[in-house]
Amino acid sequence: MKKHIIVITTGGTIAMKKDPETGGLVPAVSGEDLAAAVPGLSDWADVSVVEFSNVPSGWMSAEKMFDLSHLIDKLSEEGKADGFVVTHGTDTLEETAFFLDMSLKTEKPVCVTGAMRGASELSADGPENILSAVRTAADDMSKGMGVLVCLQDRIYAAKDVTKSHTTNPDTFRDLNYGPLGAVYGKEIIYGRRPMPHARLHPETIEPNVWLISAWSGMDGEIVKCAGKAGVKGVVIDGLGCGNVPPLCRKEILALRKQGIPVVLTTRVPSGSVMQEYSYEGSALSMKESGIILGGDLSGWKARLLLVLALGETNENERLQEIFEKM
Ligand SMILES: NC(=O)C[C@H](N)C(=O)O
Repeated sequence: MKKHIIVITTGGTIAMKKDPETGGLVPAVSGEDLAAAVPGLSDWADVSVVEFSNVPSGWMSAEKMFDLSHLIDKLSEEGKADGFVVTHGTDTLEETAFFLDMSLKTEKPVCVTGAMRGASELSADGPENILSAVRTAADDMSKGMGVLVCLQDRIYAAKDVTKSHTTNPDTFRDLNYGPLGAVYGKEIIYGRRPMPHARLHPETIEPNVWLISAWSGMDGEIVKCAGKAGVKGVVIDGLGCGNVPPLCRKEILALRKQGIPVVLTTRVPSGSVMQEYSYEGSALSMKESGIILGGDLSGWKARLLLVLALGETNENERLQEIFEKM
């Protein structure tokens, strides 16, 4: 029997067309029209569409992701679908996919997709990506795989996928572990399962979390600003395997002393924070002073995890445990 898949549209280039006046892409395609433009979609699944928003993905926020997560769980509980596809702008697609992966209760397949070319452009990649995402969400093998991301016929784990090129349609990559699987001819083929990780279902979230990238010779001014601005958490995107320069180290530790949770990630696009060194400002030395290590999460994903986790607790040891389960 054909599966029922709900396509939830949020916006992004996939739903954009060229504005004849400016020559630039702008939101222009409704959710219904997006699905209607995919040839043969109904051969694979019964599809219905829910338009959540129609915005560039930089206009998404943790609050909107929280709403989207609740919407998917509500539709799932009502038994309205066997699986879900979310269409999204690619700039922050991996953030929303990760947030959903962390927060959803449903075990039904959820597959996020987007496009790098607008709906009016030559070789628009949106229709093919929607078709592949619907096929992925409708496949029994996708159950229990967590939130998936499917573009260019490759299927990725939301936690690990990242955008790697500003304009090329073949932009999504898992730089650490490779794809989970592929849409291959008439089949959906998985080569491995995603690694299990913590899920969080807080009643509320704390979006007032900053992400600060480190640079060589960085001083502590911007970190001080975060403290003065009343942030509830900070992620420092450190150097190499999670090291920070000496002047900002002092201010990071001062933030921690004020009771503000600080997570240390790496600005390097692959690999993980590692306790390789013990000099001042190294990941090992920071951990000894109560700084939470972000593992293999990118800074922006670690930020979202902290946004969610702070909805549950701001107790440093509990936050540390949550990050260790990733
Ligand atoms: N390809 C895209 O969707 C990029 C667009 N700027 C967005 O993220 O909304």
